[in-house]
Amino acid sequence: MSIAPVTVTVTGASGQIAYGMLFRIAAGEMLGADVPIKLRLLEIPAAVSAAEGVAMELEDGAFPLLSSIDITDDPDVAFSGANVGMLVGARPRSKGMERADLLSANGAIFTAHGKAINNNAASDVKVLVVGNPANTNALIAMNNAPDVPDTRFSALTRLDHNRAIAQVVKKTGVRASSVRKVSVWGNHSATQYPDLSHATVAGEPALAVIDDRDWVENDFIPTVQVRGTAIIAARGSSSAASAASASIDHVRDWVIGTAEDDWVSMAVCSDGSYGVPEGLISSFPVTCADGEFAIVPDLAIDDFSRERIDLSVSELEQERAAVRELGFV
Ligand SMILES: NC(=O)C1=CN([C@@H]2O[C@H](COP(=O)(O)OP(=O)(O)OC[C@H]3O[C@@H](n4cnc5c(N)ncnc54)[C@H](O)[C@@H]3O)[C@@H](O)[C@H]2O)C=CC1
Ligand SMILES: O=C([O-])CC(=O)C(=O)O
Repeated sequence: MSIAPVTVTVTGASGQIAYGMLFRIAAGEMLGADVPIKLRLLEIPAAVSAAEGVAMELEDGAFPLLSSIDITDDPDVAFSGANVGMLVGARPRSKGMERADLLSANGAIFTAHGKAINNNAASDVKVLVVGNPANTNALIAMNNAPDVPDTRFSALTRLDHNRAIAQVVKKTGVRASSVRKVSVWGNHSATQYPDLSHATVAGEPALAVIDDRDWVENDFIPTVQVRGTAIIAARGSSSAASAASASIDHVRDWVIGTAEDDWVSMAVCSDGSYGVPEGLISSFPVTCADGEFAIVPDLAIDDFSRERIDLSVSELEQERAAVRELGFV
């Protein structure tokens, strides 16, 4: 029996992250090696021509799973029938731009995209917001899509999760696959809390294996928190390939499921778990099965973790208050 194609909409399709993402999606690395893909590429009018160039390259990949590519500058067309929406396109902060201007520019984009998802996407749509400020942009899209369940919206903190695993790999010398149950809490920003309290290294408690509290508090946590800034400083532009790779990991695990005896980090709508106010898009450790995520329940949170989770969550509350003030949620 032939498998029905899945429609994947990618916004910001001419940008750096999309360039790292689209070829891997077309190759079947996100939804499976037997699932045909219909790609919908959304760009602003000035970048449609560049998206056409990306589409020419995708054609030249001769990917057996790639059944169609549509390019548009109209969100209603882009999200028509979308099963997966990867919202990468966003307005970057330009010189002299105040924080309120950034929230306002992105608020307008994610309001429009939320409405287009609400009115046009498939009934099973899953949305990943990558464009920054990712949590609050996801909050805006979710609030502008009242007919779509809140559980279908998420923001990317898998890059932070993968960065945390990478630091533990460097410290302990194990393979990445031996590091499990890392958690990232809160906002995709420098206040995020990468947490090793429940993590394991080769099946043993990570904190016992590492046995270096000073490293955890004064090296591991700040390194993960500011890794994006360090990459911008070194590369001259923001992480693109690693963000694309993490985005693919995020959607793959959401759709196909997380591994036994492991979890991943996703920023999702809080149900009040762990004292995070309901309705905020905040990062949690989650497991996924049958296309649904579940926040890992009943983890013990010590005072050190509590303080750091609360700090990042209070930043999310401030962002929510700011976009409320601007009328986006
Ligand atoms: N959550 C995360 O872990 C990470 C998020 N990011 C964020 O991802 C976003 C994209 O990054 P890059 O691809 O490197 O940027 P980029 O500037 O190379 O590409 C962004 C693209 O989005 C397009 N765009 C802008 N407004 C749009 C709209 N209304 N509709 C459709 N397309 C639109 C632009 O024309 C541009 O082609 C940025 O906001 C960046 O800060 C980057 C790294 C990690
Ligand atoms: O600020 C940016 O665009 C980069 C970013 O989010 C990251 O690398 O985590």
